[in-house]
Amino acid sequence: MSKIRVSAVSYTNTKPFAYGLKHAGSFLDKIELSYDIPSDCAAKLIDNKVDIGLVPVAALLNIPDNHIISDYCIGAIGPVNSVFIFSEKPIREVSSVKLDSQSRTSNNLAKVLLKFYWEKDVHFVEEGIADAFVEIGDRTFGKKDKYPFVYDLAEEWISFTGLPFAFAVWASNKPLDKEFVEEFNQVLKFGIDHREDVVKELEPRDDFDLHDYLTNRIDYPLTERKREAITKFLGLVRAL
Ligand SMILES: C=C(O[C@@H]1C=C(C(=O)O)C=C[C@H]1O)C(=O)O
Repeated sequence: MSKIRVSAVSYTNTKPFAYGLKHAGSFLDKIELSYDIPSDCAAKLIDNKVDIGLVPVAALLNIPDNHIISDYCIGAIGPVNSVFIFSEKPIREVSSVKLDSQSRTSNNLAKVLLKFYWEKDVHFVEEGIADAFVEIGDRTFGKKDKYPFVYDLAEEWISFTGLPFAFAVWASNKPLDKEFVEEFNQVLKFGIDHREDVVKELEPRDDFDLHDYLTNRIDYPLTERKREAITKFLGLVRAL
């Protein structure tokens, strides 16, 4: 049987899943695993270079035969602490925003919030200077106090909609064997259940609380409310 190709995210938020995969024993013989930045994970799943990805939800719009295969995700039920707009000005005065080339979901989340929540028409740039910028993942750790205006995009989404949020979900681009999917979920669950051990393996930082991040800020269960949020979010992305 050929191996199932899996792309996971190379950020700290994925360490619990990586821990489960590291301890998965003979299940590892069934998969070929890579760790990628979210935009590459999306591209690989869209281009059928992998079969499963921890894929930014915004990329589901580009995967016609997508199947969410896990009850775990990269989500939030309050401030997530690693997805921000950092700004020199209050958001009401911002006229240009630089996007994060590693992101697919959060760039779209910034666009959705600016248009439908803050009701602002701004200019988005990929490169160069702007009044504010989107940044995600580990590169944001310790930066919260370094800018005059800081917007946590999970927190803003929750204020806007009253819903939690899911940034990335485990999805396949084709139907997969049911037994394999069940085993995969058990592996992910093992990692989520061992987050205390995961934190112990990480290099501590004095500018960022990794324990709080992996136990309180990133919220892993893909609940009904988060599924509702995905549907609402994708509808708003389509309406942009
Ligand atoms: C919470 C986060 O969620 C991430 C945000 C993503 C995106 O914006 O496309 C994709 C995957 C997740 O890792 C984060 O990276 O900080």
